Amino acid sequence: MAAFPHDIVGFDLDGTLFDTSADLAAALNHVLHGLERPPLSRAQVTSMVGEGTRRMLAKGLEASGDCTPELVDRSYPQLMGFYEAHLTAGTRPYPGLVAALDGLAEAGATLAVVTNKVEHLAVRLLADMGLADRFATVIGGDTVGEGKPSPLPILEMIRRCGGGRAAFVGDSRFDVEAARNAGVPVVAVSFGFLGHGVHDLNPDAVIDHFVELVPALTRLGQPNHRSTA
Ligand SMILES: O=C(O)COP(=O)(O)O
Ligand SMILES: [Mg+2]
Repeated sequence: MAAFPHDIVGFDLDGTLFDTSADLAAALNHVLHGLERPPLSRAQVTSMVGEGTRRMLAKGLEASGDCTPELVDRSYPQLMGFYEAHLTAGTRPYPGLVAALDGLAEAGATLAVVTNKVEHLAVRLLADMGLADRFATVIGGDTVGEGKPSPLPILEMIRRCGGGRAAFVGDSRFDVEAARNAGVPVVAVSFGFLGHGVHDLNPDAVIDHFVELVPALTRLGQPNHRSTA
């Protein structure tokens, strides 16, 4: 069997490793309730995730009424307080995640997380889900001063993992653009927050279930690989 073609595989967190939508929606709706505004649906909230929790809050405030920088500043600690207190109450790994991580470890890949969530919450979330020891490093939206789609978080991941050939796995435009900007191949998951809309982002491959991840990454390393997007 040919050697696995990637030394490092990086993962986005929200909408890729885990369905965090219930807890993010509960935190955002907690803020809206305090402002006597109606709650947003889970689908509305997931469309607002990907550029960090603060940006999700601003989009939620815009969608439900007025939104000023002062209101975002004032609401952010309330949102984070609630979110930290219920971080993984309704959070679930996507089906097949653990087996896919096992398969990648067996193939010799070093695994990492690159999320736009703040680093300390991403670290705690992974620990709460019992998966912290699977990842060599966790880069948050606040780790290197710029979040995805900047290439810097993915380049920092590669550096921290000792260098080598890397691939990235994500569910949003910010993931595909960050990987492109960093010059690494990208697999998009259609079970995340963008759903089948990820095909329009032209990633190098799309998977509908984690069972497809190791085969998709293996194909990406073949010299005559053609984009399936
Ligand atoms: O927007 C966020 O809070 C983070 O989202 P990500 O894990 O998909 O980067
Ligand atoms: Mg995501």
